[in-house]
Amino acid sequence: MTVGTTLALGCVADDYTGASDLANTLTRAGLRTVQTIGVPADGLELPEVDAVVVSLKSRSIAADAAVAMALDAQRWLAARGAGHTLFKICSTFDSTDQGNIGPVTDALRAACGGGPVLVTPAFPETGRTVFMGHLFVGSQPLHESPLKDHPLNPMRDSNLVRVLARQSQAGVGLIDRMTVARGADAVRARRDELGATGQGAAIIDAVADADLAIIGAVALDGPLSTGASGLGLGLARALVASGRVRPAENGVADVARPVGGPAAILAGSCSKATLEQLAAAEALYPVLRLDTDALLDNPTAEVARALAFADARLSAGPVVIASSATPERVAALQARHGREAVGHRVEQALADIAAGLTERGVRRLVVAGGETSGAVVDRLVVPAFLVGPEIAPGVPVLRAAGLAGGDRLMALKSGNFGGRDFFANALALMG
Ligand SMILES: Nc1ncnc2c1ncn2[C@@H]1O[C@H](COP(=O)(O)OP(=O)(O)O)[C@@H](O)[C@H]1O
Ligand SMILES: O=C(O)[C@@H](O)C(=O)COP(=O)(O)O
Repeated sequence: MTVGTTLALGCVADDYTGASDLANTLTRAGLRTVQTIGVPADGLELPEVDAVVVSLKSRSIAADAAVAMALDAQRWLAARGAGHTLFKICSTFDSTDQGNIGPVTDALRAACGGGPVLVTPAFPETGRTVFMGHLFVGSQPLHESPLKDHPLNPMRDSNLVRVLARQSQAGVGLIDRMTVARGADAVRARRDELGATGQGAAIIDAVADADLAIIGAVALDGPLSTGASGLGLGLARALVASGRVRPAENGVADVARPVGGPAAILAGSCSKATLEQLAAAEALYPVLRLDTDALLDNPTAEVARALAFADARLSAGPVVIASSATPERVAALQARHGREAVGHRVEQALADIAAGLTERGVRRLVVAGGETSGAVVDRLVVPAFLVGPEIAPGVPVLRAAGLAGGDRLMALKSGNFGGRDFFANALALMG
């Protein structure tokens, strides 16, 4: 592969939509960036880049497995000279008390060295802000937002110092907004104070991109930070400001050059935003709502029904296939079959449908949902993505190049991202 130059930034993302969100942010900030699926195999051809985002599907798995995957990715990045590693987590801090943000941060700190790790999921462009350690989604505290009903990671505590402490071996402190407002040296002083009292991580407040630029500059003092795309923006700005990266023309338009073939949209996200986007799509495209009870009883038959639906319509235009359901229906299904079993089986069915669609010539595919995107991209065996134009904050067009059968354009939408017209906007940019 051609990652011959020293990487300025190495990123380990805990899901694939999150990775594309981060790759989008870094690209827009002037870093030449590529998103790989898993740790790249030796010999994978990649362009010259400043940053690599290694996508893992580790957000909702056991901590020890997530730690092993993250360490593996970090070793690969460090071997390419990455001076700093960003562990990319969700801007809504998706994780239960058994979650792995704490264990992975602890393990990466042990591997990389350094003092307390700065941790912030703030991403102001999408309404995620952190104040006094509490995460807000728009104007709602996390625990009152739709994230309280997430199918896999219901978020019921907005205080991230508490949430991270419950998952961590080392203590967790707070660097508040008043400190950030006083600038980089004040943040450094507070970080060192926390280090002196043995804290391993610090949740750091941020309510605007200017805060993240300060945080990015301080984070670069050390080898590791943990956060969402907002922190990626801060790190990218600091790398450019310090002259370590010369901002590149991003060339995103060329990445989205047409690939032809039919188009499809698959949704496994049950988030409020995705449910609204699906309602808007009903007016534009044929939409099949999967019968999840039938799917759990006989997945093969439900997948065949979905592919027959597509067969009858694909030549006329894009089709939409969705398992998405309201929190009440999700809760009822989980009560009958168990949370993990439902999530896994629905994801696998959507991956089967994606494979069937690809066999039918689909070359443009939009997927809604992080876990869902992980299952689909794994099934399609995509090794890496180049980053194209932004469809909505946090969601770029992606090009999977060098695949047998030709290039493919995809968009991996975080369940919570995008406005009502997201699907139409995505297809408009995908030729
Ligand atoms: N009707 C449904 N009932 C229960 N769970 C569902 C249903 N449809 C999808 N799921 C599961 O919900 C989870 C949604 O997670 P994900 O794809 O990450 O979306 P998001 O990006 O909104 O977090 C997946 O595990 C998916 O398989
Ligand atoms: O930071 C974010 O919100 C996204 O980049 C992200 O990780 C979204 O995850 P999913 O909602 O599970 O797609």
